Amino acid sequence: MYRYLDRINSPEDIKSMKPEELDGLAKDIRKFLVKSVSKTGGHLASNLGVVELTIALHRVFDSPKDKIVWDVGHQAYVHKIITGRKEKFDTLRQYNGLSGFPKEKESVHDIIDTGHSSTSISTALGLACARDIKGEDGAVIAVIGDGSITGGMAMEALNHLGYIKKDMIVILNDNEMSIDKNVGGMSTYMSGLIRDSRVHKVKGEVDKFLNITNAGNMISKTASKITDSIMYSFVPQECAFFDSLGVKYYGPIDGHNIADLEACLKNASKRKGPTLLHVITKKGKGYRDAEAHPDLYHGVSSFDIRDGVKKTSSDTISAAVGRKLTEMADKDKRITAITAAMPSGTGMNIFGEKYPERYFDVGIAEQHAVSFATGLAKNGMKPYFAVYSSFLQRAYDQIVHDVCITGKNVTFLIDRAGLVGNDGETHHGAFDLSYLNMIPGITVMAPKDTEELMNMMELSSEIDGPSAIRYPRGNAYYLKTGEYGKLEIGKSEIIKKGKDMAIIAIGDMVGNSIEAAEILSEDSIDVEVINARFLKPLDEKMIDYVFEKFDTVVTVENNIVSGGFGNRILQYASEKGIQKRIVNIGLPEVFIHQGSCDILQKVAGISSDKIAEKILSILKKDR
Ligand SMILES: Cc1ncc(C[n+]2csc(CCOP(=O)(O)OP(=O)(O)O)c2C)c(N)n1
Ligand SMILES: CC(=O)[C@@H](O)[C@H](O)COP(=O)(O)O
Ligand SMILES: [Mg+2]
Repeated sequence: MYRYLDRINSPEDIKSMKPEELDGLAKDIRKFLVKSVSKTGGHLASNLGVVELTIALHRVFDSPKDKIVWDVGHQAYVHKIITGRKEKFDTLRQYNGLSGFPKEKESVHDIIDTGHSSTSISTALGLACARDIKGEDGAVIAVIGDGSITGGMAMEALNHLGYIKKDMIVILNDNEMSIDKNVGGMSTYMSGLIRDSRVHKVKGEVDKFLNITNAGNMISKTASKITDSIMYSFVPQECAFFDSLGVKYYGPIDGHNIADLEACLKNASKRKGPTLLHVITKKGKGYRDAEAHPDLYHGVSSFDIRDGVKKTSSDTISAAVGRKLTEMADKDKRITAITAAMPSGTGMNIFGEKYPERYFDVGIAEQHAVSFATGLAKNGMKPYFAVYSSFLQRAYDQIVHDVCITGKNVTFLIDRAGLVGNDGETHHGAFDLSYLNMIPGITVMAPKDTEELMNMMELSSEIDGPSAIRYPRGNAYYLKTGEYGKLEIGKSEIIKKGKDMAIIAIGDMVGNSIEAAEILSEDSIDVEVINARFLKPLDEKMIDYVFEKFDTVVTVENNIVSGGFGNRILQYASEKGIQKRIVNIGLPEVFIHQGSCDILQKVAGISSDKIAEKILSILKKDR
């Protein structure tokens, strides 16, 4: 079906292809990617952009002896295709299927598991140092995007790399896009490099360089110096940044010209010391609609190839949060919104459109975002940092050290809390209830539905001190049960009275618990369901009431059980000497894989039927 791609089952196959066949292969791979990802969903645009780069990497280097480390890893699909996994693409990101990110367990060619940004240079440098200590051979290559290189960790790693001067290649894959528009001084600087040194201007120089390598000369020290100087002549004056750090810059290079890429990679592999190749690619390359709207095609659900991806994000919980914060900002001039490179993902783009002067996209810089919020708060603002739960993990010390110890008026809007689905273990928001639980002085809330989320946002504007609201990924949902309207700090609600036992649930698990109670009623078990609303402060009055009334109390949360909401209730009971049966239901202490949320909730035991099953099994033992 694919003239060239059908011949590829391993990196060796790609090495044996004739140079004139490679453009055909690139076309085949793009066709395959669009067809396949349009069915499964996945990160399309970034992968379309790195087809030639990945082909060139696997032709020049010998994976896995030469180690290719993909930053974030969302652009590693072509690498997966070339390293023998194309037959599995119909299972991409599905339960038990091929991961959308590099996974060591999946292939020896996947050097390290990733999913979060800006780690590749650090990991690659560790690999290079270990290689040298052990006296081994092999190149180490970090491939990092223009968005990810703005992350603090990447800067820390470059700083170390330039100092320690290991033989290592950093490929800066610059498509002038993060998920949305890339932001920041670094991005402006790199764009300047591209503008000032158009790729076609250096074509002649690359050809000269090719002549040297094609002649089959052993590149002696002198020849290497000559090629260095040829490549260095590509470098615009302004590119002192990497060079002054001690990392030699080459570029910009056309990232869609395989011959040029191969020549430059070969040369880079012969250089001593750290080398950075600035490769220019187009996000979405080869699929017209994706080239025109790379943001829409960054991460896609299944779509019809002829119609393309349609913009349909207005009914998400995140969009509701963005609209609500904007509305709150109409009345409160102190309100400011922060995102770390996720403006549309978190709904903060909505705020930014209306209040650009009070809106900050700080780039992929979660740690900076938190300390920055501290400064805003210190100077009288009321900052809201909207951030995915798993990405906030990176800023834990800033939450403790900057915001909470000083009691600053910062609110964390923690999106993608709980299981997120197909991105898998790196992206599940499995830990935030636990990691916030132990920090003194922070108010932590989780709404039962989107309307209550809006009420919690209103409440947060009145809190003077750190607060957090966590809510799941997905479309807005409304349970229409219990009370809505103005909330009181630390006050829970009874959703349904019962006689036999109680479930105290938090966040989106209130809905599942109501359903579980319905299932249990078929077995004549009458369950009282309580919506906790707050992890901190706990509604102690309600908990005292529950323990007085019931012998069995079950807690339910979409968070790891260890250290989470249920554990807090256990701790409370233990401190008070309450001797009742307390069962904590939540995510088990394992890294949960990818798949639809429906499947994963069942696997983790937090779907309504699994909650009911567990309760039934406990109560049956009593009968
Ligand atoms: C710590 C962290 N923050 C945010 C993200 C979300 N994220 C994934 S890819 C991406 C954009 C990366 O841009 P770039 O490195 O230029 O790669 P491109 O998508 O353009 O290929 C972002 C913000 C993440 N994975 N990790
Ligand atoms: C690779 C990455 O980190 C993001 O692209 C992430 O997959 C986005 O997740 P959402 O689809 O939940 O916005
Ligand atoms: Mg980019």
